[in-house]
Amino acid sequence: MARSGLNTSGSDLTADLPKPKINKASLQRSLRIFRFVLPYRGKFTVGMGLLVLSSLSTISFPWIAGKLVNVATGEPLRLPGGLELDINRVALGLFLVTVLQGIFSFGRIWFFTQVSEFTVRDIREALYAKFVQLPIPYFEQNRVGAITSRITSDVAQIQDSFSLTLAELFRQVFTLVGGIAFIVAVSWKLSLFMLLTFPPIVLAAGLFGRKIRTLARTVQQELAHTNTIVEETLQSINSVKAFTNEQFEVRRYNASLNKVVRAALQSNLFRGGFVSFVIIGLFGGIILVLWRGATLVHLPKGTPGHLEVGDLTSFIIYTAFIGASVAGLGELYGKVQSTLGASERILEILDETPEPTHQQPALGLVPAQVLGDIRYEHVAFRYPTRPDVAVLQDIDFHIAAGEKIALVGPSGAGKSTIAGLLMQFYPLSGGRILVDGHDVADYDLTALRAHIGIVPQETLLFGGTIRENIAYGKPGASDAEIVEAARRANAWQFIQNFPEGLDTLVGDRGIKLSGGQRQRVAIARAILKNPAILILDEATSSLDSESEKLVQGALDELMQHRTSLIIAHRLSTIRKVDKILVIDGGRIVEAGSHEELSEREGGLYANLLRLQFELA
Ligand SMILES: Nc1ncnc2c1ncn2[C@@H]1O[C@H](COP(=O)(O)OP(=O)(O)OP(=O)(O)O)[C@@H](O)[C@H]1O
Repeated sequence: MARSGLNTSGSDLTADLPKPKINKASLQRSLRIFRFVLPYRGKFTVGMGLLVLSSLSTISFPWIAGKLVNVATGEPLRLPGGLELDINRVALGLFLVTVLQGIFSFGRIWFFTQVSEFTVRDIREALYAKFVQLPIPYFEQNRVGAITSRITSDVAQIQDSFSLTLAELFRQVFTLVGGIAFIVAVSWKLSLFMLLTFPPIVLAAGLFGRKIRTLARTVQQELAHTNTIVEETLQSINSVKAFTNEQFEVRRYNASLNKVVRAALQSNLFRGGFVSFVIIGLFGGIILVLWRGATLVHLPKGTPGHLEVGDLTSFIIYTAFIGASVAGLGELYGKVQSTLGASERILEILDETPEPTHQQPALGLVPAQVLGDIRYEHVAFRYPTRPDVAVLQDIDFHIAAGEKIALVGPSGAGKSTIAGLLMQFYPLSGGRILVDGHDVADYDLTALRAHIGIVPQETLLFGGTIRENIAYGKPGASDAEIVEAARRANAWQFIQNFPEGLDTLVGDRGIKLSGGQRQRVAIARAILKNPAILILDEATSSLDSESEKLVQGALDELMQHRTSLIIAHRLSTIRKVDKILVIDGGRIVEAGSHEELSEREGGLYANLLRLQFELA
């Protein structure tokens, strides 16, 4: 299912994806994502420094607050130099620390968000660059929704980590360790007592909370299931009625609703338990520590273990801090897990082998000029996603430069596949394809594809203007070139009639243009590209005769002086080609000119011709 790509908060977008266990191996794998932070290590270090400072000021707050209470209860505060501080000065100190903390936190957020924004931009850039370079079979094996969620939600998860989770993790650990150090310094006896009672209770509360979340998720899932039933049933209400299954559907819905109620009640049982646990357990823990602390305060001054009121105050605040960080760490564990999962998935894609496009000239043949001599030598092929089906077998033919050849045959015979292999969208299973005498595998893919133009069966345009769509054949083309291409593609007439001319928006995938207009834009695009080799996949959807004439005229213009491979569905359009290959079941079953083939008694071509004639 495609996820919403616009939400970049990343909070629960990846909640339903698998989370890896945190261990050495998963950490090692995932931490490679940090290579994207390296360019911004300066900013990262400053952010880290500010984080340390802000955590230090946080942790010193309870200590100074305790001192303030001590001074108020007659226990003077002397600095190492002998200077004695009064209430006002201590309060001012407390305020100063708070202001500093505010400044440090601001800086920390500013630097960390910069690092996270830049890093995330770089990761998205790298992912996108990788996506467009991955071979076609990758897209047949992975759903587009799943792929796009890598670049949206997984990256958002990482962004969250770099800007928040990482800092939060550090802060919590710092507070936990620092807090414990401080309370031990204040009173080790009370610390021991507190550590034995309070953190276990907080931890139990955390686990309780997690259980509740799991149960709540079950309720959501059950509810989603009931909604699916409603949707399914209403969408195919005709079938429900035709099969007289109304009562069956009602029973199915009821059963599902009852499951929701059962799950919800169980979840709420835990929720209720949680509330009373927090009241009794958590507050009970605090009371225990308070009680123990009060008895220590009550001890006469000078007796071992005696505690000042201010120190008890610091102690209690530290206890709250420690409790909060124990609870926070539990929460963070889940986030770290999600981040590890997200970065593993991202790295997996980055590690995929791309197509060998844009190679160094030394690696792939870069022809300055392609003449367009094509030779298929005993080509065999199976789609990587369906390796058990031999789609093509022993395809062997030659097209001299500038010749036109048509592939005809029944639907599913393998015509488009033969043409597609020239572009090297898939590796061959056997045989080889030569262009100008060189194996296509020896070419730099980009250099080779630059010389091949395709006019597909269904032209999908990009959502921009007509100008942008034509210029796609030659980025940076001048207006004069675009107009000339449009003219030669019989498209200029209709473009001119639009009030906005070339700037007319074509709508999503070109829906604002008619089928024939879309095709002529695609032809103009191919004319602008000016390739030596052309692959024309004839449109199956019928155009009206006027439109067809215009498209055919445009195609004739396009095919001039180019080697053309025409996948023909209507035999009437291919009489002029140099050779016709009849494909059936992945093999060439007949080859020859129109005249030769149409006179062959009992031949497939002659049969197809008769069929089309009868239909017409
Ligand atoms: N991407 C793919 N993955 C797996 N199998 C495929 C893929 N594309 C096509 N096929 C299969 O390969 C065979 C040949 O398909 P191809 O599209 O080449 O036929 P075609 O002759 O062009 O048909 P049509 O005239 O209907 O366009 C078919 O059986 C088809 O199911």
